[in-house]
Amino acid sequence: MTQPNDLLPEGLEDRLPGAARRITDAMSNCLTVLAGHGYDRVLPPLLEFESSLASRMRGVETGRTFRMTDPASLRTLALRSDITPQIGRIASTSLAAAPRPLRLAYCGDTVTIKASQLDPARERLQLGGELIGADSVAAAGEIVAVAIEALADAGVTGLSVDFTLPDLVDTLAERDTSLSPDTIEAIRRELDTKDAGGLKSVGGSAYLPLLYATGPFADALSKLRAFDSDGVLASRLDGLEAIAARIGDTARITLDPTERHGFEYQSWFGFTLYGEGLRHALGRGGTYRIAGSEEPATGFTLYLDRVAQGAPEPAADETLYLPLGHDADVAQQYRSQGWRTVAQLSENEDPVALGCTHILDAGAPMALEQRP
Ligand SMILES: N[C@@H](Cc1c[nH]c[nH+]1)C(=O)O
Repeated sequence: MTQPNDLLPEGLEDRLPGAARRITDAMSNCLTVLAGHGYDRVLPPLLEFESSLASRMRGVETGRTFRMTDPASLRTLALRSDITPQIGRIASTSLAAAPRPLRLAYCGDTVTIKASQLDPARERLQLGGELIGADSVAAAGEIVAVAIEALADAGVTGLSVDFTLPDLVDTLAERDTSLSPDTIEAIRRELDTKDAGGLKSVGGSAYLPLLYATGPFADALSKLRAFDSDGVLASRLDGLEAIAARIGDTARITLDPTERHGFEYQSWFGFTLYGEGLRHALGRGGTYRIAGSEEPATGFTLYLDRVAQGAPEPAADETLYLPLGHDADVAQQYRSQGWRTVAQLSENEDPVALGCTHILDAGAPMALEQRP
């Protein structure tokens, strides 16, 4: 019976066998793709000094991380809410001397204090790859392509990728010396909420076309090129076009140049991944600089629980029931051929209820429903 103490806090849940299986299958498919592209797995710890997690990425909100005092060092520790800053720390410390570009893969749990209104989950199983030493178009093209391949190999269909330019307003504001920092901040806020009326009233009418340069990639890009009459964005837009060409028809591409939500530390390029019929984003990525070392990098992170929801139902396993007194060597032979086995522990078990499809009978599997 469920006792009050057995309840889990809001936003945290057990993943039971069916869900856990889908998640681990998706995990192993995605990790195989990353390894195949030369990304070496690292395993950073679940918690570390808060100051180190916060200082490697500008814009990381420590207000959303679980913190506690370490009884041993009396310093503040934080539970990671994102693994990318940890990879940044590793790249600038233990692997500072490793040859560049450095390709690292990771997979592990992250937690946040506050869930978003749209998705109450506070624990996220992140899996990703970071390409350290480059934030070029070539690096971004590789990262988006590997992310799409990983999702496709996990079985997600109808993939789409939404491009954004996280530092767009900063870039445009640099040339617009007439605007005060307060006005620029107000413009950024109104663009975030995509409020055309608000944008006009804070003096940002010139930025209105940005709100309409969204949607299917080719169309949105040409609107953005028309807006960029003085060519401040030209190299970025050429970059987006080259990345889109690399993706080809492996995913549908859209552009939402003012989208900054979820891109706290990304620089010129950001992207969000979606799968058909799945409400939430499956992952995000982009270019950034590791604070401290100022090294450029590009990476992506997939949120595996969501990815697993888009993966096909795993085929039901053929499971062989091993009656009491069975020959262990024979059972081992069947396992090595790929059978899953369930060994009888006591009399009066019901093999079908235990998920078995076959029983070991005279040294060979016999379908349970065919049994007299
Ligand atoms: N870790 C980021 C995505 C990212 C990885 N690398 C660069 N950006 C996130 O989960 O939102």
